[in-house]
Amino acid sequence: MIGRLNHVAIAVSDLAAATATYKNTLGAKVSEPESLPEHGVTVVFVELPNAKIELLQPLGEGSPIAGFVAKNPAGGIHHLCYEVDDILTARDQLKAAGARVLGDGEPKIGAHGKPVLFLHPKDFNGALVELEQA
Ligand SMILES: CC[C@H](C(=O)O)C(=O)SCCNC(=O)CCNC(=O)[C@H](O)C(C)(C)COP(=O)(O)OP(=O)(O)OC[C@H]1O[C@@H](n2cnc3c(N)ncnc32)[C@H](O)[C@@H]1OP(=O)(O)O
Ligand SMILES: [Co+2]
Repeated sequence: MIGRLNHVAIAVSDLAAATATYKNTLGAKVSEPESLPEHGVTVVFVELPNAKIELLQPLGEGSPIAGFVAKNPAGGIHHLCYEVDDILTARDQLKAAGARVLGDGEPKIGAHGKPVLFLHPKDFNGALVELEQA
């Protein structure tokens, strides 16, 4: 079911500072910030040869990552995003296996313009899993 690792996400309280760390200290290419109000976050992507790092900070009231950032003010690894061929087939298989799909269970369009879903961290060894349709 899951294919390529699309990105590893790090949630931060100061996106500009985290961007500078990846650009200046680590010498990486980082995209411009993109606000995603429907997801309650602002994100940038660090381009690596074999995957991406998503840096994200809370946006607006009720951001789903506000609690995580409050608990981890210095930042922390927030989620792993795997690619799937067909997100609805994957969702239905996962639900049948007893996994909890977060939100209303319907895919939303993510930062890459592709449908995404999230799976509860407690069902996947403590890691929040994002699925993105390849
Ligand atoms: C889609 C756009 C973009 C993209 O890539 O294209 C993104 O990735 S946007 C990413 C932001 N959106 C989301 O994360 C949506 C899914 N997330 C959620 O719905 C929440 O973050 C949720 C439900 C995972 C956690 O919400 P919250 O922290 O408010 O709930 P709790 O405090 O009740 O936490 C429950 C339980 O889970 C543990 N937890 C929370 N976040 C994480 C995490 N990132 N990784 C691992 N574990 C996590 C938390 O500590 C609680 O555990 P407990 O043992 O009960 O303390
Ligand atoms: Co993501």
